[in-house]
Amino acid sequence: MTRVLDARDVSYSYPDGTAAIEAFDLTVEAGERVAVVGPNGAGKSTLIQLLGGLIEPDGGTITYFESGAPADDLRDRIAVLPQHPDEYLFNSTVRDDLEYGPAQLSIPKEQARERVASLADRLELTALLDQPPFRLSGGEQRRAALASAVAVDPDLLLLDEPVADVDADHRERVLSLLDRRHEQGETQIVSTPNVDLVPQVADRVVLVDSTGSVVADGPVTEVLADRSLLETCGLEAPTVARVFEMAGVSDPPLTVAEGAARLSDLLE
Ligand SMILES: Nc1ncnc2c1ncn2[C@@H]1O[C@H](COP(=O)(O)OP(=O)(O)OP(=O)(O)O)[C@@H](O)[C@H]1O
Repeated sequence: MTRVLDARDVSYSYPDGTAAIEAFDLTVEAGERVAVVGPNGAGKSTLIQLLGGLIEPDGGTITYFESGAPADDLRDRIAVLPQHPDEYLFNSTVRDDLEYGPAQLSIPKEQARERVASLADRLELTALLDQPPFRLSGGEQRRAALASAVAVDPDLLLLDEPVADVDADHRERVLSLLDRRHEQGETQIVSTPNVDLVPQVADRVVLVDSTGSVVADGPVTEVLADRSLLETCGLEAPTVARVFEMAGVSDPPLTVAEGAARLSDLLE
């Protein structure tokens, strides 16, 4: 199996001296879906930018695809949805932004157009393609930035809070796109403070505390079931788990779908 990402002893401080990431290690194999979960200010966004090669670490190494190539030489294989997507939508129309990545990689225009049309359809952006990106709402910008990131058809996709400010209908569209891409072999790393989202986007969780230290790294079902560990990081168990716990269930479900299945068993 290919090791898609190997980050060793990575550190990063902002120019004002804030030490955002210290001695961070993470290894991700091909096809994994990893959620980096932790409270506000833990360093998740900084980490996504570092792992996606948008900023350079002060110390440590990040190796992609077991090669010595830096992220900037792998823009056909690595894509990032950053926390503030508006900073990365800079063309005069949404269509130009979505076609920008494929054009940089010399993907034939016709192929790029088809890809963009299909993504726009899946994320319900078609009616917005001729708009300037700055006119889009926050949720629309996030969907446009996601479409722009995946338009290059990367092998490794890093996503910073992919459904923040996205409404319920469009959240389903985003999650279904991510599921499909994962089924096709894409490796995904998602950062979020939202524990409820984790089972929907990941199989493995890296839990970080407020200082950015990794306090757990394991299967979603194990890490999210450890309530005291979550509390150490200022996080609660998933909402559905708390509801079942309040009702006296000792091994509560972690997702709404599991909760619904348990309830229908109970009601039979
Ligand atoms: N441009 C910056 N200059 C200085 N410090 C910064 C800058 N951006 C972030 N920080 C600091 O770095 C630390 C990590 O911030 P980061 O945004 O990575 O956290 P986060 O886990 O993504 O938080 P959130 O869940 O609120 O998005 C915080 O202490 C933050 O205040």
